[in-house]
Amino acid sequence: MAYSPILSLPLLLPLLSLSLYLLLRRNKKKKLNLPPGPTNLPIVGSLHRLGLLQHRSLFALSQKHGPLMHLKLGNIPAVVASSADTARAFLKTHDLDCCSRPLLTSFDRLSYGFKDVVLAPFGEQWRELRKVCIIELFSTKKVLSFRPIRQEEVDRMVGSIASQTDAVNLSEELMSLASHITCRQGKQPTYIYILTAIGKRYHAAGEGSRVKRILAETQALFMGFFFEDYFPMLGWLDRLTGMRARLERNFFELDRFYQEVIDQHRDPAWRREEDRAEDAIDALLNIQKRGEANVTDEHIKGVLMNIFIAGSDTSSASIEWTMAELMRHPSVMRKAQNEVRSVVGKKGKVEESDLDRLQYLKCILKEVFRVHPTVPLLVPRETIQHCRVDGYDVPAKTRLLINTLAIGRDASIWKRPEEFDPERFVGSDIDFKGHDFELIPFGAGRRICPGMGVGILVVELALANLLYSFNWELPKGTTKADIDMNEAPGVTVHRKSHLYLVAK
Ligand code: HEM
Repeated sequence: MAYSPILSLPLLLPLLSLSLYLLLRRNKKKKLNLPPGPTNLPIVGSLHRLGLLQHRSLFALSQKHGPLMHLKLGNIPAVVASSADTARAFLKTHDLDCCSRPLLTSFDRLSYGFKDVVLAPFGEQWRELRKVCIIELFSTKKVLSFRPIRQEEVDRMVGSIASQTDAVNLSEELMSLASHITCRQGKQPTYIYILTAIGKRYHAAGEGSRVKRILAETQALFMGFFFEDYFPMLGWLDRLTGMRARLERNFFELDRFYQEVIDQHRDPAWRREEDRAEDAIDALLNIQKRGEANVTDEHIKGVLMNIFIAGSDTSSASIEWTMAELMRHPSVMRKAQNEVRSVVGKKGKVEESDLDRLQYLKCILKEVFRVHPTVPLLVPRETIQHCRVDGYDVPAKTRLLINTLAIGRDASIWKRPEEFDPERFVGSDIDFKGHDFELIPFGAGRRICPGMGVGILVVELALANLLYSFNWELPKGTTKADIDMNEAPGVTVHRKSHLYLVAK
């Protein structure tokens, strides 16, 4: 057939416009001034540079490439902020452009398609649910109403430690304290220890270990490697690796628990029980009934997941790190014990009303948050809009990691950053409430942790009572040099090994 330019015009036009579009896009891309960073390999980008402890690998990289670093995680562009100034730029100046979350595979499934607060992308649904939670879970009135439960549970932990003559597994004690406080309902000693079968009492050996296994698996899946998150075209490989099946199994195990809890709360007989105080699930069900906000059962399950995952092991990890540091620094331990014992006197226990007077304990806690932030990379964010930081371009849909471990070790802010020294906070105005970007263990901006107030109360009350009630020693035959300070991988960073101490 003879060549006819007219005939091929319909074919040529789209091709020409596509070429023009690609050319323009290339030129536009070329003009982007991305932050410096490591050389990315084809396909994997810089994934091979990240070890199991991502905050550590990224800290090491930032020392070479600077406090604002660009890298590719597989196909996904990412930016890491490792200084107070760059964190401020993202979490304050450009907070509105940067306050979404990436739609990761495990986040999606375990939050019922982002019907939660922690993992949901920025939008009306997140805003509405966060508002409901702030009123129903985190308001001063609600937090105060659970004061007796916090005290009883701390007393129970102190009693359990006092009854042990050998070295105590403090990590286990703290984990169980935090989950009891999170999950206990009403005044009666009935726990849904992380959603154990309804109405049953929690017995450490049986249900507890099953639940622990399920939750450990959930944590592992949050950190797990899904091809879809780094190479969206290769998502089908997650079926071959078995990750999809693992995720589904975990989802169904959790879902069954959540459903049991919700059904129990709907049971009129159970609701009428005399000594039952209204809890978060009652509050959410009431809102659902009144139709005041879009709260479905799936939203309630999403919030339950948030409470169990974000709420309990962050507090226990913070206390564990503090006790380990105090054992390594006996003079700090002595000073803290002198403070708490002189403030509380012979009362027998520390109460929440005493906490405001424990100023040195607060300095210790800030120092622990600086050296051992329990959520060192915060929860990953994703930029919504293009923004410019320090003269560099950060395009929309970039994954954003804020490395609070690196900020805590920044020698331009902190003298002798590697040293554990709570004295640096004596007389200092720096606080962790999201205004001082040198210290942001709870994040900052629109996505700041709404559980900060209650988290701090639990940590301070438990620590103060541990210091008031016992003198602590290391197990026989060990010295402070033997205390293992290695970290276990996870969104929340715990100690790698359990902390065993002798309480006298
Ligand atoms: C010492 C204890 C705690 C620490 C260190 C901690 C830390 C954090 C961090 C770093 C974030 C991410 C902030 C960001 O992305 O900028 C966060 C978010 C969150 N935390 Fe906490 N947290 C603690 C206790 C709690 C408690 C007790 C609860 C609830 C019972 C809770 C519920 C949440 C929720 C719902 C979010 C998501 C906020 C959002 O994305 O809008 N946290 N937390």
